[in-house]
Formats: sequence, C-alpha cells, structure tokens
Amino acid sequence: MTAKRAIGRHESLADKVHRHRGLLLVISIPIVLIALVLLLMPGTSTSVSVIEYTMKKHEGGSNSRGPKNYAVIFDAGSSGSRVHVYCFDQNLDLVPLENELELFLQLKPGLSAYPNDPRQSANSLVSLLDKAEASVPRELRPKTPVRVGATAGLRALGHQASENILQAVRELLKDRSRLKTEANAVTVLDGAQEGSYQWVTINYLLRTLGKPYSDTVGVVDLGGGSVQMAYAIPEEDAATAPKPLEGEDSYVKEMYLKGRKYFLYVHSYLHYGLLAARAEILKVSEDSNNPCIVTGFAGTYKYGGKAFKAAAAPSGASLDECRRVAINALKVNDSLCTHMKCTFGGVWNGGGGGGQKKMFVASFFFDRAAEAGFVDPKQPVAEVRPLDFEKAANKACNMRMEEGKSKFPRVEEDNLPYLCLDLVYQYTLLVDGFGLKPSQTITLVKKVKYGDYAVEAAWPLGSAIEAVSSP
Ligand SMILES: O=c1[nH]cnc2c1ncn2[C@@H]1O[C@H](COP(=O)(O)OP(=O)(O)O)[C@@H](O)[C@H]1O
Ligand SMILES: [Ca+2]
Repeated sequence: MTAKRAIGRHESLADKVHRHRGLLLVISIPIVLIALVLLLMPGTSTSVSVIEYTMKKHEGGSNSRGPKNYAVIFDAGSSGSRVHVYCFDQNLDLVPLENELELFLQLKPGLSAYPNDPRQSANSLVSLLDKAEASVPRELRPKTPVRVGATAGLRALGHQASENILQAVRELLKDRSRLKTEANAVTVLDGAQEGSYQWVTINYLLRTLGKPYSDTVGVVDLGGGSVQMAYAIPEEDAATAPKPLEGEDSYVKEMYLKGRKYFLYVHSYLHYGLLAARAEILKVSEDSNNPCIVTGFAGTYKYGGKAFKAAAAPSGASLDECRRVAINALKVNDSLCTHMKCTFGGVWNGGGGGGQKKMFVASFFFDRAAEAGFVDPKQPVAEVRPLDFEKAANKACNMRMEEGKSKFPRVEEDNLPYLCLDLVYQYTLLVDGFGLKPSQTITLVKKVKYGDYAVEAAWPLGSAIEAVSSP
C-alpha cells in the first residue's frame, strides 16, 4: 500500500515536471548563470577567512554557564611575558576581580630569550601562572580556560625552536595547573589573529561592537617585533580584497560579534615592531655611522641574538637623514604595489573608509610618546597627531647624549641613544607607511575606560572573549 502510493506520487510528479518544463527552463537558466558568475568572481572564498567565534548571549538554556566565567590569557610577547585574568558575567560583561576589572602581571624577558632552553623558557612563566591561578576561585579552576599566545618573538625564532618552547609550556600547564587547557590553547598566534583580537578588545571596551562598521574604531599595535593594523571595511571591499602575498595570512577576517557581521581588514608586519625596526634601520648603515643615533653615542644594539653597530656620526644625528634611512628600511618606494593602494612592502592598505576614521594606536606608540614627554603616562589615553612625533624627534635628533636626561627626564636610560631613531620611525610608520596625514588626530591608548574602571588595551581580552564564548 505504502509502496503503491509512493509510486503513484512519483508518477504524478514526473508528469508535472513534464507539463511545466518550459517554465522550469525559464527559471533555471538565470539561476545557473548567476551561480556561474559567483563561482568565477574573484574574491571572498580565497581572500576572506572566517573567524570561528560568535559572541553568544548567555541567556540560559542549554548553553547556559555559571554566573561567572573566568579566563586566563598569557601574552608571550617578544619583549616580555604577561598574564591577564578576566571575569565575565552571563551577559559577557566584565565584572571586577577584587578591586580591578582584570588581574594583570608582567615580567621580562619573554619566552624567546631562551631559544636553546625550552624548560627554562617555560619556567619563566611559573610566577605568573601561580598568581593567576590563585585569583580564580578554587571550584571554578577546572572550568576556566587558560591560553598562551606567543607573538613576534617566537614567530621570528623559527618553527622548531618555538615548537620546543611551546611543548615545554604545555607540560608546565599540565603538571602545575588545574585550569582547563583546550586543544590549541598554547600556540604562536598568527599576525592576523593578534590584530583582530586587538580590534575586538578595543571595540568591546568602547562598546562599539554590535554597531555599524563605520562606528567602530581602527587599531594599530606597535609591539617590539611586529606591528599590526586592523579596521572594519565595507562588505563590497571585502568581496574584492586582493589575495595576500605568498606565505602571508589573508587580508580579511569575517567575524560575528554582538549579532553583527564584520569584515575586518587586518595585517601584521613581522620585523617592523619598534625593537626589530631599530635593527632594520641600523642594518641600512652597516658598519658605518648612523644618522639616527643620538649625537655622542657609540655602542652596539643587540636584537634577536645579533649585534648591530650603533654609532653617531661625528656631525651628529640628523632628522632629515634619519627620515631617509627609515623610509628606506620600510621599503616604501622600492617594493612593487600590485594592489590598488599599498601601505609599504607591497602590502594592500585595506581601502580605508569609515572603520579607519578613528584610530586607536597602542603599545610602543603610547610608551615612547610618554617617555618623550608629550603624553601624560598617568592618563589611559591621549589625543595626538603624527606631527607630535616629528616635533619630539626634531628635539631628540638635535641634542647630545649628555643633554638627554635634562631634555627628556622621563626617558629610560637604555632608550636614550635610540630616541631620535624611535620617534623618527614612529612618525615614518604612521605617515609614509600607513598613509596618515601628519595633522590627523589619533588616540594613543594604554588602557580603555570601562565603567568606573580602566582595562589594558591589549589583545588578550579579545582572546578571552573568544575562549568564554566558544561551546
Ligand atoms: O598588556 C599590555 N599593556 C600595555 N602595554 C603593553 C601590553 N602588552 C604589550 N604592551 C606594550 O608593547 C610593548 C612590547 O610589545 P611586545 O613585547 O608584546 O612585542 P610583540 O607584540 O611584537 O611580541 C611593551 O613594551 C608595551 O609597551
Ligand atoms: Ca604585543
């Protein structure tokens, strides 16, 4: 009986198809054509990578968690290691741990300072781990994710040496900690992840997530080893984004946050962090004097296990000549731009737009501006213009080493010989590299106000949000 009915229905369906074949043909031709065009279009499938997380609402039901969710994130940076502990409520709002919105601890040097001793490298995290774990209530520890994200220092070490260190860190966590380690909890972040987490951090703290892309802010993060830029772009621009250069991460990440889809342009430049750039700039002058070194200084600069001659010319430092060397080191003019518009080194600039109107610029940009005296280190943010870096550079390039302490009382002694270089590089990176106008206002950021508190403007919060919102 059942079989008979099925056959009967099958026959009548076939009859109908036969009867309406003309109409079906008319409908299907444009559909096939559209599918063909989409298939052949350059774009999204090759240049966009989808970030794997959504900021879920924790409103109960099967996905419900406890009232408080902790996350412990290690930032294994090139110049130091840091740990952040955050606590979120069910709405994914940050709630205070004791009297701050995060526990933040740091130490120097970073994991990459022990390239040949993975155990010692991992053990450098012990004091941070113990204090971080102690700040999480005992009963929540097995449910609390811990992640270790290494950045430019381990990236530059190469695969085998960095993998050995990461393995030693995994063992340390297993032996010493009761926190939850997910698969891939201990990794070298790729530059695009680092930049997109930083963008999530800042926009989360500014409460712009969930708003249209043009209400979000763009970010620049100048680390020791690498520098990242990230900002949201319109969907049309994402669809026509160029393919990345060989071996590079894709230019666009697709992200779902607070119910909205964002297309994030993100790029990380390895070797263009501030401490790495010093080496690049000193390499240009090889064994001779360098016009970026403060007048009266002669010494060596050590970076990444190598030593570079760092000696002032007898005639002293020169802002103009140092600018030329910095532009040269950035390869602004001598690399092929095969995209519509490039930043430097042949890298696509993302096309600009509303998501880049306001730029929040972090890490060494804030720190050097504070040391140079044009930003108050006690304030979480400061509005400046690229030309403030040039003005300070002019002063630094025209002083002698002996005058350093009185002209720049806040500069750390080890940084003094490189103050002209650092400030010139920062100006050059913003203006010649990223194409900002010298007079454009940018926000230097150390922390972002969140309610009555201020939270570090660093990528680990973006990673924590992902960790507590994944299933
Ligand atoms: O959590 C943070 N809060 C404030 N500043 C930070 C934080 N993390 C990194 N920085 C800044 O970034 C600088 C160095 O960057 P880092 O060592 O992370 O290099 P990398 O990002 O190239 O690996 C530090 O000297 C500091 O100014
Ligand atoms: Ca960093």
